[in-house]
Amino acid sequence: MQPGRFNRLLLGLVALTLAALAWNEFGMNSVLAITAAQPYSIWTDDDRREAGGRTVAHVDRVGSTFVMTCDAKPGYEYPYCELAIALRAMPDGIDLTGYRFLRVWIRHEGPAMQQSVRLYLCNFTPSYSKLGDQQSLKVHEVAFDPGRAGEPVDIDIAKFSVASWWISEHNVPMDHVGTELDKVSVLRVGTGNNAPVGLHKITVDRIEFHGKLVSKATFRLAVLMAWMLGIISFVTLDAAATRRRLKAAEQGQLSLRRINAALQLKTRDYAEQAGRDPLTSLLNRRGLGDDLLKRSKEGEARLFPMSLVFVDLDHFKNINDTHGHAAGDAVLRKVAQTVGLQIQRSDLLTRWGGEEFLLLCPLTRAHEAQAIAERLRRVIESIDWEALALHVTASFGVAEAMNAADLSAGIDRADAAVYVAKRSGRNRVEVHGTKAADDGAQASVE
Ligand SMILES: Nc1nc2c(ncn2[C@@H]2O[C@H](COP(=O)(O)OP(=O)(O)OP(=O)(O)O)[C@@H](O)[C@H]2O)c(=O)[nH]1
Repeated sequence: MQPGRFNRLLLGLVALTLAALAWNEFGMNSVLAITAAQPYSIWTDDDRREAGGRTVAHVDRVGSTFVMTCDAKPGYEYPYCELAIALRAMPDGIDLTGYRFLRVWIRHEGPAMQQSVRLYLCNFTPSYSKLGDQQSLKVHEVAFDPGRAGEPVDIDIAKFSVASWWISEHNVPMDHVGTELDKVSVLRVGTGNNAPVGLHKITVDRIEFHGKLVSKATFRLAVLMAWMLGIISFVTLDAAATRRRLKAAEQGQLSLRRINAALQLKTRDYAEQAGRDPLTSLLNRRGLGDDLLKRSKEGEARLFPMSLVFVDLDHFKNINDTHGHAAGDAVLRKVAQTVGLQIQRSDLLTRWGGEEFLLLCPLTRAHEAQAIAERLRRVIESIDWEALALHVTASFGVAEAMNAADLSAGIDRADAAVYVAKRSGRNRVEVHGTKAADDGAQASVE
């Protein structure tokens, strides 16, 4: 990824993260409100049944308010009244662990100046609780002063602790005395113990549990996980993209190398083609020049003295005229192939032009070349032309060049010798420097 785009993406993600954290801090609130307008089932408890006292509690729904009257009477040592609200049936209850505090609108009017209120959260705890038995629920309590004006009071949920009387009644071991608020079935509002004798009235307008839809810790963990996941995905995707780019580059280089190789091959082909005769595949004059140049780099001593042998087919025009141009071509190919098979690897056979071939024999003296030419003459003469029913012969002119500077003149001398051979009746070998050849050459000049 380009650095500019990466930076913009990173900045965007940081901004998004900050916005999400702020939303979690200041918003994302979850509120559970409890009022008498809701169809919770309710009842009251007082000291008559459990403690044999004479206190009488009674509750009414007045609009969205619970109104509990409590006639606290002497009898039981600690007279009390309680309003019980069934939040959800046992054993599920309501999970209150995500809530941080309660906001309550409760008033307590009674015989004393300051009337405290107790709140109880009763949790279904499988080790102690039995289905249907209210008394077996684990009781968490908090006491607070609601004030007189009926303003809301906030109570931190951490202030709730397991009631000491519940711990002693159930003989609870130390590791079970901690709060458990994951299955709260019943919420109670009471006078607390030791309510002064007289008429009490507890009005519950509203109770709210406040928390976060997602707790801060969970949310931060989720943000952290999202970042880690993002980083891992980014690194993985980036590595894959880099691998893809590398592969593409490698493939590009490979095809470039292939194209280059093919082009070089072609260049070589063209160069070779330019130096070869397409009909016989022998070197042409240009090819001969290149080849000699290459060989001369190893030193003239590896080439000279060199014999030059002209091979000129006899009456070739007649073959063309009688049998057609294609037959003429076939004859040229066959002669080239036959002579090619007869000579040494170090010899150079070229198509000089038309029906004329020039054979160069390095490190060969004229008398040796004469013998070679004679052999070639006989071979050509005895080629079996099968269906063509031809009798093809060639005339040979041999000359010797002593060094590179003499090469061109040597070729001329061989040419002159072949001319002599033609004049002397064809199908024969003439060597420049012999009397016949020299006389013939003289005559051709005249
Ligand atoms: N089929 C064919 N004919 C060619 C080719 N190159 C040259 N020729 C023919 O070769 C013939 C050469 O004729 P001439 O120069 O009169 O020589 P010749 O008929 O062999 O007579 P001598 O050399 O005097 O024996 C010409 O008719 C050319 O057209 C070729 O590549 N293919």
